[in-house]
Amino acid sequence: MIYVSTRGQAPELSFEEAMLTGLARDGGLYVPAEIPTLSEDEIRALHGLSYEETAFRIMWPFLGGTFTEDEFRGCISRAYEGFGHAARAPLVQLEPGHFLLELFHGPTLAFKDFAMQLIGQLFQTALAKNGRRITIVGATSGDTGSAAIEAFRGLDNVDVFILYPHGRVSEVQRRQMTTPADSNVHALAVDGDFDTCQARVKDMFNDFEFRDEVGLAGVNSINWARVLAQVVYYFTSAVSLGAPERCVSFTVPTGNFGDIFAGYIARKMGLPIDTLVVATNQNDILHRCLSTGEYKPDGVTPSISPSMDIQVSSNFERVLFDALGRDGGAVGQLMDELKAGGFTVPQGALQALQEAFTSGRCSEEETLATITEMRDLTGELLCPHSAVAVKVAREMRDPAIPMVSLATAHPAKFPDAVEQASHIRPGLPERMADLFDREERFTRIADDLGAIEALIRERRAH
Ligand SMILES: Cc1ncc(COP(=O)(O)O)c(C=O)c1O
Ligand SMILES: N[C@@H](CCOP(=O)(O)O)C(=O)O
Repeated sequence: MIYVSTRGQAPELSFEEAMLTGLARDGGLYVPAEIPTLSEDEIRALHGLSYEETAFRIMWPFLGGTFTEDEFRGCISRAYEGFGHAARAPLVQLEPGHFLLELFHGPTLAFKDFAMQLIGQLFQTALAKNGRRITIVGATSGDTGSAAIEAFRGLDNVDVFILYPHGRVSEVQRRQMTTPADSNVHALAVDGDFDTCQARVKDMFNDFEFRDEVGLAGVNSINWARVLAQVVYYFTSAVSLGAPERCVSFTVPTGNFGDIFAGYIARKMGLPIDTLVVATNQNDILHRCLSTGEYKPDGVTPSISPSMDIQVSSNFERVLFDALGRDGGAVGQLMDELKAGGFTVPQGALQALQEAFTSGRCSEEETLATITEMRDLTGELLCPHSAVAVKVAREMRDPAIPMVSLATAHPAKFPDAVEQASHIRPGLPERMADLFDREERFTRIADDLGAIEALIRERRAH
């Protein structure tokens, strides 16, 4: 199994190299040269298996011998043992034919734990073998950062630097990032929005001298291993709803396009997914692009679903690569146009995207109204991101096909919006009950690449 860059100019890599490398050296993102498929019998055989065993069967063909079977099974088992639900990703019925996939039972209460806990284990296993020391940098709108810190804190051979937009994450998210006392954890509050943070992370990868000096690695969904781990819950949920005999649709609250891209991969692997619905909040560039072909970021507007406050959506590049016939040169050209203000998806590629995805948008008022309505109808308290998915799913779904809406975070991460809508203030789990008493530690920093690199150089030296 080899991995190629979406811009076609970087060396082809193994799974291990792609995982430890993050962004390709031509600025692109790594994707498998080919997608392995499962036969109907292989999908049928997933019925009744544990989450861990399903995870092994789905991901193993992508690893190309990087780990032994025992090593990989050990990583999977340790990754999910701390989850607060035996099913790991339980499905609950919201209304006839409409299901909620609860992805918030991991240690930091967001879907990011599914991938981050696993790649924490995979990184440790790989680094123990090759004796390397790495510097992880990540950009976050709140959830990736806390999940990465939880997965990598306290490790000897890893420093973790997380860039988050100052004042634009929820208080729970911020405290999850700023209260761990481990000396290898560094939370940086950047003056800007998530797109600013992500741009600086990519700049660091494109500064080869810095990248090689500090041994840069990335844990955003630019890292293929992140996407791969998220493919698993599409299989577990679809199989429990009757796949491969029955088609299933999914609605995914979308920002950086990583989670819905994992669904797209599941479909390419043979899972019978009818419709993949991209659900956006008021930062609806993906919905507009899928409708019109125009991709022109016009600034992020802060919302009550802050983790989706994104306009430059990393993984869209991966799907464009497929839609453009895997032509790295064409992808590179669109990405150059994006730097200059935006691009128009060529007609044939737009048609391919529209065949693969549908999309919808949810306003702030609709998000609050959906939280209220679902609390009244079902008793389920939705986080604002999950509410975006549920609202769009209800509009778009075909009653003849089961629809799964992804619940990507626990409502207690966003208590203000949830309380405003439901008059219930969701509480944190017992193990996090002292989060508001813990001391915070973070560095406020300007949006200045040189200053950020200098800080990373200095901190990791200690
Ligand atoms: C709670 C939550 N929901 C949805 C999303 C959007 O997911 P993606 O960026 O993979 O599209 C994010 C952030 O990524 C998130 O943290
Ligand atoms: N919503 C994310 C943004 C980063 O996304 P990623 O999946 O690329 O890491 C967050 O919570 O940080």
